[in-house]
Amino acid sequence: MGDSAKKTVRIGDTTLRDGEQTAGVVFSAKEKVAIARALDAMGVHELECGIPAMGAEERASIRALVNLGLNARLITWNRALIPDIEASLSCGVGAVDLSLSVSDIMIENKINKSRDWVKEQLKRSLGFAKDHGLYVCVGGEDASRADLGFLSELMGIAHGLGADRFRFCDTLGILDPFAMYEKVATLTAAVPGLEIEVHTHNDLGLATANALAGIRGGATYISTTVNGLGERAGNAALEEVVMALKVACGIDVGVDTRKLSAVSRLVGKASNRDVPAWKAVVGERVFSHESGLHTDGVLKNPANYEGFPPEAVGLTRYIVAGKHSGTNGIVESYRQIGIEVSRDEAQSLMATVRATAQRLKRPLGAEELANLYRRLLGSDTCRLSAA
Ligand SMILES: CC(=O)SCCNC(=O)CCNC(=O)[C@H](O)C(C)(C)COP(=O)(O)OP(=O)(O)OC[C@H]1O[C@@H](n2cnc3c(N)ncnc32)[C@H](O)[C@@H]1OP(=O)(O)O
Ligand SMILES: O=C(O)CCC(=O)C(=O)O
Repeated sequence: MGDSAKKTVRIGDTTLRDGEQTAGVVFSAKEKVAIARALDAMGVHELECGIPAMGAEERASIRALVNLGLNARLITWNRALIPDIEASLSCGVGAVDLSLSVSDIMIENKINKSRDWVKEQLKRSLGFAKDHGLYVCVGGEDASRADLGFLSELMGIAHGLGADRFRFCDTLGILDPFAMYEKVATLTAAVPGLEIEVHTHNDLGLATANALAGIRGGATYISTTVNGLGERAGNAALEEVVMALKVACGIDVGVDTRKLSAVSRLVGKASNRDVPAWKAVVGERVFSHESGLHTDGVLKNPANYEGFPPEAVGLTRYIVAGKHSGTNGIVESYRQIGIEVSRDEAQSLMATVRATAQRLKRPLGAEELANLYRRLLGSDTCRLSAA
C-alpha cells in the first residue's frame, strides 16, 4: 500500500453497539464488561459501547463500562438529537457519535425531513455536544448513497463547529473498494482538516476490502466488530481488518493480534453465534493442512503455505490425514501420535487412509490411525515412541 506504512490507523470497535444490533443478539451487562476488557487489553483504541437513548438498562451497562477506567475511549451512538446527547452525558462518557441520515433516499423516506433540516440539526446537536466538552464523531448514515457535494458541505459545517471526525457509513454494504476509495479520497480532499472513519457493512462480502480502500483514500479510523457481527451480514471484522492491515498493507495498528482468537471465542459465545471453523483469521481450522503438496510444503517451511503463522493470532497448526493426504503428511500424522513410519510404509497406508476418510467424510483421528497401523503393518509395540 505504498507509503501507507507510515500512516496512523485507529480501530473504533462497535461490537457492543452495531454488533449487538445483529438481529437476535443480546449481551448481558457482565458479557459487555468482559468484551470491553478484552478489547481494551489487546489495544483497541475506541469502543462504541451502546445507545443511551434506548433506556435505563442500557445506560446502566454503559456506566459500568465507564467505571472500568479503560484505556480505550468509550463512545456512544446517538441520533443527532439533544435528548439523546443528554442521555449520553448522564452515562459519563466523554465521546459521542451523532448520527444523521445523509442520503436523499433516507432524508426523504425515513426521517421525512430535508437537507436543510439535516444541516440545522447537525449545527444544533454538534454545538450542544461541544458546549459540553464532548469528543464528537459525526455519523453519516447511508453516506455511500449520498450526494458527495452535500456530504462535503456537511463535513465543512462539522469541521467548522469543532467535530473531531466524520464517519462515512456504507450502511447497506453496496460499495465496491474502487468506489469507496474514490469517495473517501474526494471527501478527504474537500475537507482536509477533518478525520474520516469508514464504517462498512458486509452485504456483498466486501466490508474488509472496503475498509482498507477507505484507508487508502485517506480515512484514519476503521469501524469493526469482532467476528464481523452486526446488522444483516455484519460489519468489517476486527480480526480481518487488523491482520489485513498488517499483512497486506504493512500497517500495524498496535493491537495485540495474539489475542484475536480468544476475543473471537468470547464474543462467539456471548452472541450465541458459533465462529465457523474456516472463518478468516480466527477460525479454529484455518491453519489445518491435509492436501499432500500443501502438507509437504508446510512441513519443509510453514511460510510455503501460511501468510502469517498461527501463533500470530493465537491459533494452532494442524496436519491431518485425510482424502487428499500425501506420503510426507501421513508420516507426520503418525509422528504426531508417537508412531514412526517410513515413507514406504506411509505409502502402503495411504490408500486405506484415503478410503477411510472418503467413507467417514472427515480426516482420521489418532485412534483410527493407530488401529490402521496395527492392522496393516504389524504389532502395536513396534516403533511407538514415548508419546
Ligand atoms: C444504521 C444504524 O445502525 S443506526 C442505529 C440504530 N440502532 C437502533 O435502532 C437500536 C436502538 N434503537 C432504539 O432503542 C429506538 O429505536 C430509539 C430509542 C433510538 C428510538 O425509539 P423510538 O422513539 O421508539 O422510535 P422508533 O424506533 O420507532 O423510530 C425512530 C425515530 O427516530 C427517527 N430517526 C431515525 N434516525 C434519526 C436520526 N439520525 N436523527 C434524528 N431522528 C432520527 C425516525 O425518523 C423516527 O422518528 P418518527 O417516529 O418521528 O418517524
Ligand atoms: O451513523 C452512524 O454513526 C452509524 C450508523 C450505522 O451503523 C450504519 O450506518 O451502518
